[in-house]
Amino acid sequence: MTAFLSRLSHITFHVPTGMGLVSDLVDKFRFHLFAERVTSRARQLALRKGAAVFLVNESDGEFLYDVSPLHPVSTASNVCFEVQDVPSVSQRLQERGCPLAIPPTNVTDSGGSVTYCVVRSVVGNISHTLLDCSRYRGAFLPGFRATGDVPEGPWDPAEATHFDHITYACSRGSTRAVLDWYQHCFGFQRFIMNRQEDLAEGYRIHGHGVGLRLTAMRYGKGSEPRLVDDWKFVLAESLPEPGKNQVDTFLEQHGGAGIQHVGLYTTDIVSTAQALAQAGMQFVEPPKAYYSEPGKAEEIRAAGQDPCLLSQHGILLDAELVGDGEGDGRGSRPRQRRYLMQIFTKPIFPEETFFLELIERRGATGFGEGNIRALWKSVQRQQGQFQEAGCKEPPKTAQGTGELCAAASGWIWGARDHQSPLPLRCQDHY
Ligand SMILES: O=C(O)C(=O)Cc1ccc(O)cc1
Repeated sequence: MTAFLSRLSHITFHVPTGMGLVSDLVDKFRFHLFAERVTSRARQLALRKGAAVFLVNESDGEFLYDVSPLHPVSTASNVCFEVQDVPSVSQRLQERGCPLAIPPTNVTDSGGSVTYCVVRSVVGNISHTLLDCSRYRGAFLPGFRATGDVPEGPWDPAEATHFDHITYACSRGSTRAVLDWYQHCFGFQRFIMNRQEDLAEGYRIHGHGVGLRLTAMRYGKGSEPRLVDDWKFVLAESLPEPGKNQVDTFLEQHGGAGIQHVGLYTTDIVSTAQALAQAGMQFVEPPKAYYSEPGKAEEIRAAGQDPCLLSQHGILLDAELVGDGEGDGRGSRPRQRRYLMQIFTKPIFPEETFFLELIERRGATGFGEGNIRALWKSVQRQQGQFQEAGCKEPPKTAQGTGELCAAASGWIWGARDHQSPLPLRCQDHY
């Protein structure tokens, strides 16, 4: 199949006016507001950080380049791609049974013209806008006016550079149909995230209260052209297990499937997390027990990182061992450690739905699957220690939500501003 998506253009949010999302993205996540379209019926604001662009649509007005999802809560609901030829792409999509919400449409201003169409996906409220911008030279899209200059590179190492992945919270049993749709309509291919993953079943984390199936897709197969930055879609589906996990919580509070989080790539997660925390971004804090799980500190040190530093910032590390250390006739294949580090923000809306992630990759291509298991184990261990200490209930924060309460309510990780029930100093641990 010929590749026809050229690149990921942007991700669109729909929020009520006065939600504060734009000021949070600017003040706390250091995005730059670079273009806006303001009419009596709509406010659309475009923000950029490196190659990552968010479009924030406020109120349920008349938007350009998207359908209004009329969603009851704030939501990220459109992943917008650049394509080369909108009429032929939209015809091909229709032939494949994909419903068009907006047929090919031209918009023009003094900077040139853009053709776009919008297709509804099979996942919850998610749509895809397909844009041909080859005849446009303005700041963003026709109808928008530039609001300021965005600093050009070289990038500050404390800045995220681009989208790494987009994770969907999918309803139970829907993964296969979602994969098939994206393959059939757009040519996405399954991306195997690690060696333990089953081709048919995806990567399953199952048992002891965690039930999650993770499956990933990337654009184009084998040697076919990739999208710029080679970002991936991750499908997260909850599996039947007692208790709720983040995906169940998302589906319940969002009112159905949708974009659960977006991973932003950084080359220096410690500096980025520190800069954003200073700017007021709130990150979730892993239970302290995560860093003292048997083998975790060693895993972190073997990767050349400092467990104490990662713990101070709430950064998680997930390592993969590659190679078997055996000779293969042509020389030995040393065991290598590829790893990634990640940190999650608290949900950015009043509901426990959408959040952002920072991710730094050192050779690892997965999505921190090992961390989900490790976090759950550490929550359980900490809960056990807490009960052994003779306490009936986990302590509450000022907001009334304790770390373990948060875990029990389906939000796996505790809040960063929460006092650990087992305060431990770094030197006690490592
Ligand atoms: O770690 C990631 O970035 C993932 O995408 C995996 C994932 C999926 C769902 C969750 O609720 C938490 C983590």
